[in-house]
Amino acid sequence: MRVAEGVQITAETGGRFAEVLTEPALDLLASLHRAFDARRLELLRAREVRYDQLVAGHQLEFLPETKEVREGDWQVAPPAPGLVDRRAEITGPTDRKMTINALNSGAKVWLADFEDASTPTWDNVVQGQLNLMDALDRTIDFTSDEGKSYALRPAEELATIVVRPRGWHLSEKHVLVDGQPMSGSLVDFGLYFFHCAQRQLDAGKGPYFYLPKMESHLEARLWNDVFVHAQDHLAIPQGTIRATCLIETYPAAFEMEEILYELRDHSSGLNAGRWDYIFSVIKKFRTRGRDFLLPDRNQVTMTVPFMRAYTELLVRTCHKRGAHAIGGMAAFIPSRDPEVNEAAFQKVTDDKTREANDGFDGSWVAHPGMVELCKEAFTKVLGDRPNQIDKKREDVQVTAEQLLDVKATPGTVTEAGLRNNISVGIQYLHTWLKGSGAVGIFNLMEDAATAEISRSQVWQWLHNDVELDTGETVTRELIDRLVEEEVAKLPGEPSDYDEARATFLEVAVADDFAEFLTLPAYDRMP
Ligand SMILES: CC(=O)SCCNC(=O)CCNC(=O)[C@H](O)C(C)(C)COP(=O)(O)OP(=O)(O)OC[C@H]1O[C@@H](n2cnc3c(N)ncnc32)[C@H](O)[C@@H]1OP(=O)(O)O
Ligand SMILES: O=CC(=O)O
Ligand SMILES: [Mg+2]
Repeated sequence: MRVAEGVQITAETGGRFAEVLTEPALDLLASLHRAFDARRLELLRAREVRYDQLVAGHQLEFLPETKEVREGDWQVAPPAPGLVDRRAEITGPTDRKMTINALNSGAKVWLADFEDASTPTWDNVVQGQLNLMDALDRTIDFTSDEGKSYALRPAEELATIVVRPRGWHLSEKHVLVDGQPMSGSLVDFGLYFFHCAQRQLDAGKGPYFYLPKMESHLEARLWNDVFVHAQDHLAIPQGTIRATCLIETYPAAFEMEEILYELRDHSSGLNAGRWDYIFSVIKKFRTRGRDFLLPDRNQVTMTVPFMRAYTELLVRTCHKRGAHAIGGMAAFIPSRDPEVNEAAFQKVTDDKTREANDGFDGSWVAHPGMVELCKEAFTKVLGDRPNQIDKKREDVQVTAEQLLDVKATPGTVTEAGLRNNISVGIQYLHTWLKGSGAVGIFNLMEDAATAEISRSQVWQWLHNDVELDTGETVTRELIDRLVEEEVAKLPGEPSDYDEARATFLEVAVADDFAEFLTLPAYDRMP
């Protein structure tokens, strides 16, 4: 294989991987890296500066310096082909079987995930791109070990593909440009854009993206500049790319309008990424003591005041600017136990019904078994209309104080909650380290975002000497004992979990709080 100048690949490049890692594709990656990586690193440093200010007592606020943007009269680009009606979106990893299942699921959109639902092994990163190329060429097929074969339905029945690259914080250690590791975001974006932008245009759609984990409108500006550069590079008309931004960090909730504004020519709306949002709330105010202390994970529902304020503001902001507002993930997945199954379906129905009534234009599900239910809940409100962007929600007035009102969250911290966080955290990391970024645990979908909540709650409760419902205080000794007991309940030998357990303790109890659990976990991977 010929490698573009200055680019070094330190992992497998043979076989079909060579179809992805072509010289012109790597040329685009190198040019993205050279144009934008210094800015990415600067913005990551800006996150640290802002965090230090929060520790020093500053508060998150709507930015005075961008008041004109919030008060200005502007709209985002009109919805692009394949993204007009988004009433049900399925998310999931890009392995071969799930690619076919997601595209066939009946959902309007498939979020093809290189982020929360994916372990960025080299194989997942490159094979995922191949699967997307094969899906667009309709050459994708799969036969399971049991002999079940999979094929795509007719093109008009398939979901629109929207790719979610990794967040700005992750690097891709197997791609070096001028000796430096590339940004995982730019690798995932660049490879998909290079290989699939034209394929998508030929199919009457376009290169569409979900952008994760941004913390400021300046990070959105960086993405916009990346899009302009990439479109120029391939001579694809400006404005062809569309991006839906996840509002899933606490600081970003204060910059929703600015994020839409920065990406206005490429925007396809905002999504309420509830799980990372809860994680970010804990992370950003973890040193603020009890004012930002949350109860057990299962008690932090979408109807508690600070979550309600965030979703209401998101719908209002999007519709004011002509953009789609997309709801979040209900983590319940079908179960073989009929009673658990019935409860899961009811919970997802309630969640999607509330979102539809609030004005969202569509929402996410984690499993093909939940697609119809999501569609039905939205169709009850939308009828034949493709979306409800005309529902302006001018009745909504959300203040900074309401977004910050974590203290009003009712609930308790229980030993069962602590055990659950420990067990889920270790089981999830065990699966992640083996190469799967999403897994069903205790009848719930778990991915990087939900696992972040589990480990950061343990950290927060430990570092705030929280008292459990049993009267016992959360201490390191207690956590060690519960880790022992919870690991003993898992299938296989306790030693099978040694690496996951060590990683969990690193991110859940060490004084030095890891920014993302995927960072030390990625360091453990070849
Ligand atoms: C916080 C966030 O960011 S949410 C978004 C990121 N997270 C995700 O995308 C997670 C998406 N969901 C999943 O990955 C999966 O549903 C899991 C891992 C939780 C459970 O998957 P499984 O254990 O395979 O569930 P189950 O056995 O019930 O699956 C039944 C079938 O549905 C398929 N399936 C399940 N979920 C999905 C999905 N999201 N996409 C495509 N196919 C799926 C399975 O492949 C399986 O197919 P088969 O019958 O042909 O073998
Ligand atoms: O990405 C979505 C989330 O909830 O996190
Ligand atoms: Mg997320």
